[in-house]
Amino acid sequence: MATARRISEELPPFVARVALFLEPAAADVQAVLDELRPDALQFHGRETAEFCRRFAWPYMKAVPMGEEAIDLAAWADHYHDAQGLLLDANRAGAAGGSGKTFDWNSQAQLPNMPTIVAGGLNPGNVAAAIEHFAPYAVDVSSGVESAPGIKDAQQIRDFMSAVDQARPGSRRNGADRAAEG
Ligand SMILES: O=C(O)c1ccccc1NCC(=O)[C@H](O)[C@H](O)COP(=O)(O)O
Repeated sequence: MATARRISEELPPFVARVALFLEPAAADVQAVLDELRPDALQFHGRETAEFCRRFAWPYMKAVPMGEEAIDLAAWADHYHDAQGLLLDANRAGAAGGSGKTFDWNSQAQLPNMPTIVAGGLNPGNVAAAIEHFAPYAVDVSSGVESAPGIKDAQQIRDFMSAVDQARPGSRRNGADRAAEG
């Protein structure tokens, strides 16, 4: 908590602070809210919608795309009061930050709520992800690190440059293949 508080205090204005949890006890979430007042909560495990909303605080729900046959519309319905869904490559209840991608072709369409694509993104593939999904946002962790847990400024710049150059949705539904003839 002390490290999180220090980082939080050093952030410049307008940088959103997200507190990420993997199947926490409610008391631990409340302690973080009381101590840090993050901009949003992110629940990464098998937390129920009732659990996520009991704090009356903005939250995102991660969807474990490492599972078979995920029905994103049902997830959006179930977590309808979430700020958004975050699609990640983990299996249910497992940690993220794995650097693995999920099968992008397993979903024809994103649900009708802000959707963040994560899982194995890096400067070399983030444009393709944006062009495939046209997501609300992308999330990256290990793909911009020089060593586990150490973010690399140049890789972050390269990632952002690839994001800037991407054409959202231009590869959706095989549009890339059609364009290539
Ligand atoms: O990043 C972690 O260490 C982590 C641990 C436990 C639960 C979730 C975790 N990360 C969630 C994230 O939002 C990551 O940014 C996401 O999994 C993408 O990671 P990566 O595939 O390394 O880009």
